[in-house]
Amino acid sequence: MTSPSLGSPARPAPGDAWAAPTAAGALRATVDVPGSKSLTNRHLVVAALADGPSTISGALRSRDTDLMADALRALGARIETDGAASSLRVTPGPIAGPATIRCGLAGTVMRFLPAVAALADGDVRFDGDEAARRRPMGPVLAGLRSLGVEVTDDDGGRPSTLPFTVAGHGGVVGGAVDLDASASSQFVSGLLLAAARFDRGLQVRHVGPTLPSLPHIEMTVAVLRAAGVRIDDSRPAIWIVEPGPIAARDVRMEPDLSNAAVFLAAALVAGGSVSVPGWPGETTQAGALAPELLAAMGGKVRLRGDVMTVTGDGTIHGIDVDLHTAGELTPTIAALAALADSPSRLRGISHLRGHETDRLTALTTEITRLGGRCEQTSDGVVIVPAPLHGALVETYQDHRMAMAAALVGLRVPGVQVRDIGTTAKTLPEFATMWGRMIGSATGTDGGTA
Ligand SMILES: O=C(O)C1=C[C@@H](OP(=O)(O)O)[C@@H](O)[C@H](O)C1
Ligand SMILES: C=C(OP(=O)(O)O)C(=O)O
Repeated sequence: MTSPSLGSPARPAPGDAWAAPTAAGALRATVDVPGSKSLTNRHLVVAALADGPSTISGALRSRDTDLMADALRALGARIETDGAASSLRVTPGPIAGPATIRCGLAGTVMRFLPAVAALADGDVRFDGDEAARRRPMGPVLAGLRSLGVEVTDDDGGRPSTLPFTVAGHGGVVGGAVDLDASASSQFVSGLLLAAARFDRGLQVRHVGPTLPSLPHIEMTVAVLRAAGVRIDDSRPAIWIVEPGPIAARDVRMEPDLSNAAVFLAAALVAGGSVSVPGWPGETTQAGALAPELLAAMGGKVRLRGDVMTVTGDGTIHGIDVDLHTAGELTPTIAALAALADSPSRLRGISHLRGHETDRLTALTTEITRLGGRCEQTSDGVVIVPAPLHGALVETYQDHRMAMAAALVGLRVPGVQVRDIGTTAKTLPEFATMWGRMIGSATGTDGGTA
């Protein structure tokens, strides 16, 4: 076992603009995609609350997961690499305060850890990037307050965004919480993940108008159940977690299917085929919807064994789709829509205004900058085909905006991407992997990114 060296979770310096490579021909690539951010960060939290040591294999190593590991260490867990960098050995300890949690721009860290911090025996202060202070937190903090947990801002007020301090008193009684999770499913997941450790468990009821990203809540429930936690989710929008131990287990992560989607989408833009091995037969990842979306936009999709392959001939059709279950896929689908032969309407995604950046505004601004036609609606965007040209695309510290710009650049010469390093949030190797995938274009060397 090696000493804990999880890299610096500090945000990489923006650096120069990155010239997005155009594809020289049809692709023929196999891309090994690292582990899922959402699974890795759930398993890290659950392992830190468990009744013994666990090993997480195939864990994603990225800014968001390193921030999560560092935060759990600050709260008392031991987390070490175990041989491979992607193998993490988690040894729980008593949840300890005082502590400081650096959230970066990670929704999973800022929403999943306040309930864990409430179990600590001291104050736990949370802060993050400037942009993180704009992300909604109110319902999860109000939910904790309704359970008797003290959460205050620097002036002793009631915060609804970062920064804030959770005053841990060594335990939480638990009970029932009503909250509006229409701005983020992570409010629900964040309360459920620690709830088995509350004295009386927890009932969470969503009372808002819409509930985005339900697969992510199902992922939370599945991860907890696999660790022996009893959860009743038989009624819509109500989750009841019984108090009890969380079992330590060794687990293997699936590849991140939302990150895989960008590579698979490249086959539609450049033509040719892109394959992703390790595709799970069953999964709660929202990114699993990507193949059917790519098929609807003109790709041919084949799952052989565990290898997902998407083949394109350069044709991209527009799409009219409600993406509220899989909002993470929006920048990828929007990039394809900007290159399509017919209009697209992406609906059900008003909550994307609270993601890494306001993604509806960011997509509209940047597609327009590239010569495209994109307008916001009340709950999404409409994109109409128009000839695109090169430009310096702003990415707003949003990994998925950077990846979407790279996708456009495959076909449109002269696309420059500001701060490609922002992809480190979930895929530090993105630019290298992308270059290798393109190196695989017919007639050139390469093939496995
Ligand atoms: O719980 C999770 O791991 C996530 C839930 C979703 O958040 P929202 O419900 O805020 O969209 C998703 O977009 C995010 O990337 C990851
Ligand atoms: C919304 C996202 O991230 P976060 O987990 O920070 O909410 C995302 O990765 O698309």
